[in-house]
Amino acid sequence: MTTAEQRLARLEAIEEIRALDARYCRALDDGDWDTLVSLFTDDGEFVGLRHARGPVGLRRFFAGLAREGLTSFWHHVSNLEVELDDAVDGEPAAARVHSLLWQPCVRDGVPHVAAGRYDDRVVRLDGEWRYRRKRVSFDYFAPLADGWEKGLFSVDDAAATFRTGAPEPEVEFVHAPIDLAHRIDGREGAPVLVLGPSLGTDLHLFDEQVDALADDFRIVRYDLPGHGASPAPAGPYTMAGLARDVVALLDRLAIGRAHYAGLSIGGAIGQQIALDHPGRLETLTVIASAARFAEPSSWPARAQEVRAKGTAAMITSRPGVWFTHDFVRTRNEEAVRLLRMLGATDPEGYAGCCEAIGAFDVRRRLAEITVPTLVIAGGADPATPPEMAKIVAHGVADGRYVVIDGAAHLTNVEAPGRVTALVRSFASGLRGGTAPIPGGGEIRGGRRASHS
Ligand SMILES: O=C(O)CC1=CCC(=O)O1
Repeated sequence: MTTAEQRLARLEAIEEIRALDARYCRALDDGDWDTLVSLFTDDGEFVGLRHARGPVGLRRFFAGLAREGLTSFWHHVSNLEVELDDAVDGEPAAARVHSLLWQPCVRDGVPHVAAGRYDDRVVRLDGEWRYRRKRVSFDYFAPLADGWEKGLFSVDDAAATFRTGAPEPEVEFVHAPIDLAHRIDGREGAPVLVLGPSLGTDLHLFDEQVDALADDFRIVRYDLPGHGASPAPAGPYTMAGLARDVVALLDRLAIGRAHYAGLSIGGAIGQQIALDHPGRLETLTVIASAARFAEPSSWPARAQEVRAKGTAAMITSRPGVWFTHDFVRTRNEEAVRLLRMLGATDPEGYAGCCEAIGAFDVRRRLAEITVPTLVIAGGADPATPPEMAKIVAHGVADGRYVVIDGAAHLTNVEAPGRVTALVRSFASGLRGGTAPIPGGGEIRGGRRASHS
């Protein structure tokens, strides 16, 4: 039996949700991005012509519409159907809202008409209703002169006509700084070697390398956001932001220049540091990585899956990527140790890193990387196969390229001795003048692969 008070609370909630929609329309039409973004939760997302998430991503999307040619619009929202969730402590706290959108607009200077539906998820936080997710789909989106034929312009068509490759906003989105957790090992006073781990692993990915290199280097390892002991603020993250976070860590440790070796996303972060902070690197070793990872569009989907289901969703598929069958058979305990790192990773941290990987593409900028670079590929790596790694070695100004036959993605655990020897000799050799990569396969400019 609902009381009069409960019924009143439901009616008030519905009125407040109506007001939220009205404020959304006004802020969007007026280009009032501060107000618009404040109507979403901190992890709020917009799904429609593009997918945008979080205050920075939302602002970037909405403010970028003019650049897509959408210079004016007049949003009208009506026919609200509000499905309130069960009340919490007697008060409605979440709802699903269906509504109708009617939107005259000007695109590329041409009057258009657009109509569609919103399917929103709203929540009440500190007494204010906000969008957790706003999803739009269009039934019409066409020049006024073309009329109103249903289906003339579906949402897919509308999305497709949004200019792909349109210039990015001048201010590139870079996530807010994150204090990365770290650990220091090795001989005090020795040259610094920074080790960057891969998606789903923590700094203990490199335990075998650290044991072997501790006499030669002062070793700084870091955890990616949400991995190991690093915090996991809401993503998406960006490679430029992660590179900046690693450089900020070096600043905190009063380290000017360092050798850097990173695996997979760790190798991508190394490339980004070499591009954005070139003075900070003595040498760069890029292991099982790429200048652009395969299937960029699959990464936001993976992020979404992990946000919904947790990193457990990745546990069954990773062994086949990270390890060879032989490794799992002969070094099962090590494989389990590494998979436990994935299980312990915060889903938001993992998802934010996926988004950084999906957006990463420095193929056209590789020639700007002038620091001596060694690229190590696993011959049996399905995630970043030798062809992809080779692009980095070929593209950088001073590259070398080595393939470790039969090694899968976690190349440094599959072939610890080989990777350790390569990292040691590359970093030490350059300091001392010349030191050929063990196996006799030092390649300048990456024109020839050395198989070891
Ligand atoms: O998907 C994986 O687990 C492999 C991988 C790609 C980028 C990265 O850091 O790991």
